[in-house]
Amino acid sequence: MAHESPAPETSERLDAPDVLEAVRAWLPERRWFPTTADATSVVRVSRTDLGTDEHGAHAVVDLLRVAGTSSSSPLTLQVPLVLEPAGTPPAAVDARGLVAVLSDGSRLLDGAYHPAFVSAWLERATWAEGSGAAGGESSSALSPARFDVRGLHVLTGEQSNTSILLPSVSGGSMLKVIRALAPGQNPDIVVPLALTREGWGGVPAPYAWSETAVDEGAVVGGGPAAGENAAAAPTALPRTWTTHTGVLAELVPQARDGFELACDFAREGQPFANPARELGTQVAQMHSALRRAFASEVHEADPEWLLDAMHRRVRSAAGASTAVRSRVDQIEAFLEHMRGVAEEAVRQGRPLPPVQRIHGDLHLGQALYSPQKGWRILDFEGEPLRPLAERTRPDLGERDVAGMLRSFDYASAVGGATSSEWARSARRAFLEGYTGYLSVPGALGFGRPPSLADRVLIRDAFELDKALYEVVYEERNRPSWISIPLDAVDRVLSGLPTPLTSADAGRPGRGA
Ligand SMILES: Nc1ncnc2c1ncn2[C@@H]1O[C@H](COP(=O)(O)OP(=O)(O)O)[C@@H](O)[C@H]1O
Ligand SMILES: O=P(O)(O)O[C@H]1O[C@H](CO)[C@@H](O[C@H]2O[C@H](CO)[C@@H](O)[C@H](O)[C@H]2O)[C@H](O)[C@H]1O
Repeated sequence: MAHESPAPETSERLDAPDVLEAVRAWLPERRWFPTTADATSVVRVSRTDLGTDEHGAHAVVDLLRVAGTSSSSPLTLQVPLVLEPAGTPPAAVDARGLVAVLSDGSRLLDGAYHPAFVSAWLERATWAEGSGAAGGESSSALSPARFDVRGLHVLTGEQSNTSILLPSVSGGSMLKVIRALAPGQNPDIVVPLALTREGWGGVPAPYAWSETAVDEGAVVGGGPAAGENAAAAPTALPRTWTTHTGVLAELVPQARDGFELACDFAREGQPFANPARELGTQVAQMHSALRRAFASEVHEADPEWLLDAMHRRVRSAAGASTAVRSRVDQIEAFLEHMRGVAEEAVRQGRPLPPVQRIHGDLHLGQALYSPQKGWRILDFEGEPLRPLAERTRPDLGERDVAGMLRSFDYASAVGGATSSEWARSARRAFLEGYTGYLSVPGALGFGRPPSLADRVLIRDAFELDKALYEVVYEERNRPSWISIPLDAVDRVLSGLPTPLTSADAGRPGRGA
């Protein structure tokens, strides 16, 4: 699709105040619109003009500054838009992509649904070098000359960004339009790229990506309905900053979301042990590849640092949730017990495993299962409720392991498993797959491994940490699910076992 220089009439039309008004009215219903944002205060920070296509559809990318509610600072959202002027042939765009029909009959569309935006994005993107990353495709398959955006389809579901399926681009690919932008490199692009370059095929290979520079000094203006201070840059932002705005990655064929798959198994009373074991191996390989790809981040774990960070997270969860607040003394006591055990283990020459780059928000919904390719891991952006700086900090791989274990619990509850054995066998198999791979000589090079009892305690602590995060997440997003993580918090606090292997059942001081 050829892109021509911007047409003055449509540029002017896109500048009219009713366009921003229409976007303001449409935004709050988007799944990706942050719950912490205030939709009444939206202004435009910048606009990139992508030109018109051969049908006269004019694509732009707006960055909008949305004020946060009292506690959060303003956010920057990426909103690609396409204007189809009245009288031009409308593209065959999914009805979900319509923002508004404007007073003069022109149609304003979400660019993610429109070939004019998607083609322009593909033409302007930075493409990965070579073709090895593309799972054996020839380099010509990656060539921008081969774009064919027919069949583009925006995925539905619980997403913080917008994912667009492009069945005919590069042999099948997925374009992710990042919605909430933050300064710096996006780990969801940088990490899969590094892993792919490292030769690990467990992530969809990134084919291309886009970046933008934001000049806070050149805010275009907010229009009459904008809040007074909405355009002001959050104090934490530099005057100019760059960030990733999108990524095109290999399509995982016939992918099934891991959480939906596990829920189906639970619903049908089918054991999930085999897929869980394969997933455990995949996660262990991911940790091993992350270590190699981010070798400079590997260093000895400091139990003090770990425990202090956990205490901080407990305080923050208690501040946000009354359910956590009412349990805070027990939680602190549990962590203090763990501090004693960790210090003793270090004294006896059994250090914690080193910290390294990890996934950071691993759960079944971040894993895709393909009958042809097995498990693929997605979404390296870390936990969305955490401050950015915390999300990519080196950490123990156990955080990811605990995240996945928590997910089996969720799948059991949501899928309606009739016996607790369903989750137990999935957990056991996952851990067998994980530790089985790590016992391969040189797989992770942990040095002297922590004892089984230490490992179980570390795991319980990370499960508790994740479950507390989940309590806050569910309170904010799905209050009717809150009992799922809350039961796990109480289980860990009561010292009830979550047996992992038969050997674990006899671990000291934590019941049989
Ligand atoms: N490469 C891919 N191949 C197939 N499906 C994918 C691919 N990447 C993402 N998806 C689908 O898109 C969904 C959202 O992707 P994700 O990266 O988790 O987005 P978000 O950041 O919006 O949460 C996934 O659950 C999966 O169903
Ligand atoms: O996928 P995101 O990065 O947006 O992660 C957030 O949302 C997840 C839910 O969509 C949430 O995951 C929790 O619910 C899952 C089931 O929907 C379950 O499998 C996970 O174990 C559980 O943590 C995740 O915590 C949150 O960060």
